[in-house]
Amino acid sequence: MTTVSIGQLKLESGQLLREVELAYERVGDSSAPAILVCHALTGDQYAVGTADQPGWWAGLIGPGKAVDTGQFQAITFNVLGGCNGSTGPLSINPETGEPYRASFPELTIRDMVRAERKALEALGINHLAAVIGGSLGGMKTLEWAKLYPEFLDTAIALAVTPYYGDYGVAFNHIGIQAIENDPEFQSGNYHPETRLKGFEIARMAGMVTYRSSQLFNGRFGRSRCGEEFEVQSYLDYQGRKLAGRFDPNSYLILLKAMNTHDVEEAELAAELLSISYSHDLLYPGELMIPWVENQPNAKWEKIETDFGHDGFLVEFEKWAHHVQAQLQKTVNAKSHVLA
Ligand SMILES: CC(=O)SCCNC(=O)CCNC(=O)[C@H](O)C(C)(C)COP(=O)(O)OP(=O)(O)OC[C@H]1O[C@@H](n2cnc3c(N)ncnc32)[C@H](O)[C@@H]1OP(=O)(O)O
Ligand SMILES: N[C@@H](CCO)C(=O)O
Repeated sequence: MTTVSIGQLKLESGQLLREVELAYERVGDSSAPAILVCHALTGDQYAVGTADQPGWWAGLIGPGKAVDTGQFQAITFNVLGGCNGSTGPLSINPETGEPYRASFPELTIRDMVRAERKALEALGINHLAAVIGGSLGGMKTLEWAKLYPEFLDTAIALAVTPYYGDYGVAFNHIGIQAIENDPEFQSGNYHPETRLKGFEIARMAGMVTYRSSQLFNGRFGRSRCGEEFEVQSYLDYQGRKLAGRFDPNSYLILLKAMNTHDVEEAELAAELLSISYSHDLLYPGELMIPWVENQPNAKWEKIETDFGHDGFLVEFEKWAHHVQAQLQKTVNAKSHVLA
């Protein structure tokens, strides 16, 4: 695992986080223009991955792909507060010598972005051709464009809205309650080997919002395996799978950060491409359109998909060309200025 140290970080809450590290993946020529890639809630830094283990955006990023690593370098951090190598609840608190666990401070999306800016500078990257991300990664992308317009040429924000709507907050509430009321949760000091049923249930509730009724009805068609419906077995599986790969304290930190995301009042100086996906229950296009219309340099596209919110993780043939065109537009504008 590759990590970069950024020293201490003062959080929006006023708390100081010491000895902060971010884990990252860096792909492409390190002298090429840099694109920062931001992962979603349960994602990680392996956007591209390897031939044996392709990352979650291997279909989008690579040689000759929409984010062409022959032209750009792509860097992805595991989010601050995450559980894949970046400082988060599983990390050792330098003040106690013990893992933070439930004592890890609450974060905001802005804290995550400020950590990444410091990390980029520690890596010698002082400008970005683009920031791109979906969902929680889209929230970070918008926050990047708001905080540091001079640091980036364009922002590409997918499956996101300027603030997290009440429907999203509502489902986060269900997830948080399911985890915190699991008797084994122990106020966040659960045994490290314990798989919390409440966490599995939180993921099931989440999965229902990441897809659509069209997708579930079309895929499962009321078919059964024994006594139960296939869709029940599918959700049980998805719950177990996440509980096996993700830390519940980290999940809580990230859900709470999503709830407070809000850039509605911001006017973005940076160029913005925003893409919404049909049937996205959490980040509906209707919340994005009026905001984008009031931004001076923003463009909005809508993609039809039965995947709903998770549309930004699949069916690249439907939307990657918009990303590619936005990057090319930025490159052309820049070479025009330099000429
Ligand atoms: C940006 C980010 O960081 S994403 C965050 C986390 N990243 C990831 O999860 C990787 C990204 N991948 C995904 O999100 C999804 O896999 C997608 C969107 C790419 C593809 O979605 P889908 O094709 O619907 O696959 P989905 O993951 O929902 O389900 C397939 C799994 O369910 C299992 N499954 C399917 N039907 C059933 C059933 N009836 N009973 C039990 N299990 C079932 C499959 O065996 C498969 O298992 P596997 O994941 O171990 O191979
Ligand atoms: N599939 C995504 C959904 C949230 O954007 C995840 O698990 O992170």
